[in-house]
Amino acid sequence: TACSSKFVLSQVHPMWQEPLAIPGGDRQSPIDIVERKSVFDSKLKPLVTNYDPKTCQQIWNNGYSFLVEYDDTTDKSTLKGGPLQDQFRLCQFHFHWGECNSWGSEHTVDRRLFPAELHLVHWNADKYNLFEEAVVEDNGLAVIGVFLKIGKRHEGLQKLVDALPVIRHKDSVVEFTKFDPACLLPPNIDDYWTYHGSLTTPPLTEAVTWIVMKQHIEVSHDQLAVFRSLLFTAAEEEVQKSMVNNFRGTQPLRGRTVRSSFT
Ligand SMILES: NS(=O)(=O)c1nnc(N(Cc2cn(-c3ccccc3)nn2)Cc2cn([C@@H]3O[C@H](CO)[C@@H](O)[C@H](O)[C@H]3O)nn2)s1
Ligand SMILES: [Zn+2]
Repeated sequence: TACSSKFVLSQVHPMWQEPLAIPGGDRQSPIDIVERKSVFDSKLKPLVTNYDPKTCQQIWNNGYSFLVEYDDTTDKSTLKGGPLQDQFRLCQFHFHWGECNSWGSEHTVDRRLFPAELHLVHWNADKYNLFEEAVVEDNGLAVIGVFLKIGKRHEGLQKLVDALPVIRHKDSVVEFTKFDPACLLPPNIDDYWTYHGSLTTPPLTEAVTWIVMKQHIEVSHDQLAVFRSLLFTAAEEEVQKSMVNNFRGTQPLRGRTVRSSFT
């Protein structure tokens, strides 16, 4: 299978067939994080997350990934500190994964690939009133990236895994409440890399302060296998396509510096 041989990029979902011409795109994401080239910045503060599980609303299959969406109309689930000057609101989290455990993450660390990557998406509510406004501004978005590794079962993730069969097809949605996204963060969120980049799916806008956790979380092989049971395609399409390899390849650094909060 493709898992054993070198992955042929042509199998990548049309969505990610590069090159997507981004005019003057010199801060695209994801990137390869070269540990020894990252620069320790002692001015980086600890990250402060304050998530209210009651703001969790629904989980849906948008045809690229599955999104768990939060009510971002008030300052109930917020992120501040770290490299951020302002307070950001959580709007959704989602994942990227491979067709097997050999690849699937978007960011890489010294070219190392992980089987999957979690993204918690926030927008700058101190400066803007809506996600749509923030998504086109330099300091509009902040995304926390967490690598997943195969290991012991993640108890907190299981509630989410159990909801996936209900949203197998593109555009399916189901109510999903009282989920605390903090349970998906690693124990130590003080150690991270940060750099200025972009969304990794269209519109690929260069509005993101990326905060990539050094520590990964563990999920079981079976839990990740359920992610792969999702479909890119809607129910009525005759050819069903498994939702796998929904990650973008790493992009040129273009002279950017990756800072680290740890030595
Ligand atoms: N791989 S990653 O880098 O992290 C991400 N890649 N894409 C992401 N999102 C999708 C998206 C939508 N838009 C957009 C831009 C202009 C106008 C309208 C939408 N940009 N990126 C993030 C995302 C946002 N949303 C929802 O967008 C709605 C507006 O369409 C908003 O009302 C909801 O509050 C919010 O939850 N969903 N996903 S993140
Ligand atoms: Zn993402």
